[in-house]
Amino acid sequence: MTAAVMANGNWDPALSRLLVSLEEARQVLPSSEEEFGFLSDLLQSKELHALVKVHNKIINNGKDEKFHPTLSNSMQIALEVLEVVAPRTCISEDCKEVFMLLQKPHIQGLLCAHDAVAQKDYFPRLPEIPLEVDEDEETIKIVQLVKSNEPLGATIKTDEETGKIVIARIMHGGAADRSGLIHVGDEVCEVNGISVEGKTPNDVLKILQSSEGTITFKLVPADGKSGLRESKVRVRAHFDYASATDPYIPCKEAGLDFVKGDILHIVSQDDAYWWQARREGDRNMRAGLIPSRALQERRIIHERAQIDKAAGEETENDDFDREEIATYEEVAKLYPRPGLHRPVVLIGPPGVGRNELKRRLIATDPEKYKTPIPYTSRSVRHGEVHGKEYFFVTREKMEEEIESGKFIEFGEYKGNLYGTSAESVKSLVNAGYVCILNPHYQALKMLRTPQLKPYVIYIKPPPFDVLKETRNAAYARSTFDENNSRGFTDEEFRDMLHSAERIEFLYSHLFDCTIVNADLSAAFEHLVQAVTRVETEPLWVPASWVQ
Ligand SMILES: Nc1ncnc2c1ncn2[C@@H]1O[C@H](COP(=O)(O)OP(=O)(O)OP(=O)(O)O)[C@@H](O)[C@H]1O
Repeated sequence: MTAAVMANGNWDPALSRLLVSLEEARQVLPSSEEEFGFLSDLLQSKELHALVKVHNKIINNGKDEKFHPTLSNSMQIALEVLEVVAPRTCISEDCKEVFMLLQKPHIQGLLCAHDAVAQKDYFPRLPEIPLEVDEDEETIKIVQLVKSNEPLGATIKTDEETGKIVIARIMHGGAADRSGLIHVGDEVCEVNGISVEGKTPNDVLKILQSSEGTITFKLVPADGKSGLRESKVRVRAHFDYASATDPYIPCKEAGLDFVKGDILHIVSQDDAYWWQARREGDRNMRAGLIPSRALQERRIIHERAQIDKAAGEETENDDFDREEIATYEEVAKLYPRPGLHRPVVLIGPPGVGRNELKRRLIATDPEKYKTPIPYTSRSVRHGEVHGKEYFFVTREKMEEEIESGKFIEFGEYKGNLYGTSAESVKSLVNAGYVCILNPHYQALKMLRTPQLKPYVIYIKPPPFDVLKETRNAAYARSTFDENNSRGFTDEEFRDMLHSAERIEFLYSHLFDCTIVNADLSAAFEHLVQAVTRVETEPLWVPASWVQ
């Protein structure tokens, strides 16, 4: 019988080995024939074999990476692909086929369903099944998670009222979340058989850190389980964040670091102080903790109060802009489309080279790139022509027109007014030109409207030595000199760098791109690339621009 079983190649090898061991042990063990017979029959029973097979399948599949979604935005990617291939359908059969395929409702339905599962976006939410338990008897659940290199994705705290250890947070997409077995508010009774009663969260953390392999939790389930549904909000971060140096984060390991300009997918805003987020495009499914908008605003206000206290009353006249507290800005993708001509705005300190770069760009295609002629109250310089470089008007006239709202941007520099009329920008945009603007930096906030949707490029000066060397080598003309007849002085280079610092301090959160103007041809190449990007790629813009 045993031999027959073993000869059957389908039989589970572990069961076969057990059977052989049983036969070998028959002589030496003091058990009755009846007991041996029972075990032998059991090991050869079809039922046990089927059970072992199912078990092995589950274990193997559980290990399989393919059961964890690597993406949760496949539908969005499909839409992006559609945008890219749409203009190419007439030139390539392959593009046409992809275009037709991705537009089919059943393919889109499949991608949506995939994303809903990956984001755990399940509807309808069914009410909890009522548990028929004895009122006095506490329900306990035992949860086993396998410890790997990946963190568990849950944080714990001491409940203020009961003093018990409870699950404080479940990180979206983390191991605990994917298990679906642990919920916020669950009370932790034991970890690996060790009672946590009277222990601090730190003690429990130590138990967890010293455990290997499977970790077993004994939990009292929370009453109302908070359903985890991902929000779709994307924000651009306007500050750098490093969790390692944040003394207030409830769990450093759970923090998500980012730098200014990163796009973050906010998956949960359930907690007033700590949001959960992923970096856009990051393949890591587990979300991390970041300070909420409210928390970050408080920190900035506190920081500013400290700085102001230290600096006394000394402030610069454009400091009013600091009133705006830049934390996170909600963004969405703006797709390039025919008829959408985003103006390109070059911002930078006076003299850095914005005019030079603008001139060169327009020269590449004067029928495509245009710049509105600005107005100024300053006097005409040698070689300048009214209506070419500027419309020269008197200060009184300009003030009057500013008052009547004629200017989309205006500012004062060294006692002279400069401005661009709203009409001139709008008419260039409406006529289908790519409008190139290099206004004074104070104009930026007025220009950044949903109607104009400008793309803002910051032209940054290189460090002093490089600035001086490149400008002197090119015999650059000082824009601080009325007649443009001499080079820049060291003082003017320093003014430029000081001004750059101020611009960055006040407005860097509004820049879409930064170009360092050291080597002129390299800077120009970057500018051309940036402008091409605006025309061809979907780019993040304030969400309100994409309604
Ligand atoms: N990378 C560079 N290397 C050398 N010279 C440069 C570079 N960039 C600009 N210049 C030169 O510096 C001078 C000033 O540049 P430009 O007139 O473009 O400044 P701007 O930023 O428009 O100044 P303003 O805002 O005061 O009008 C010009 O002579 C220009 O050719």
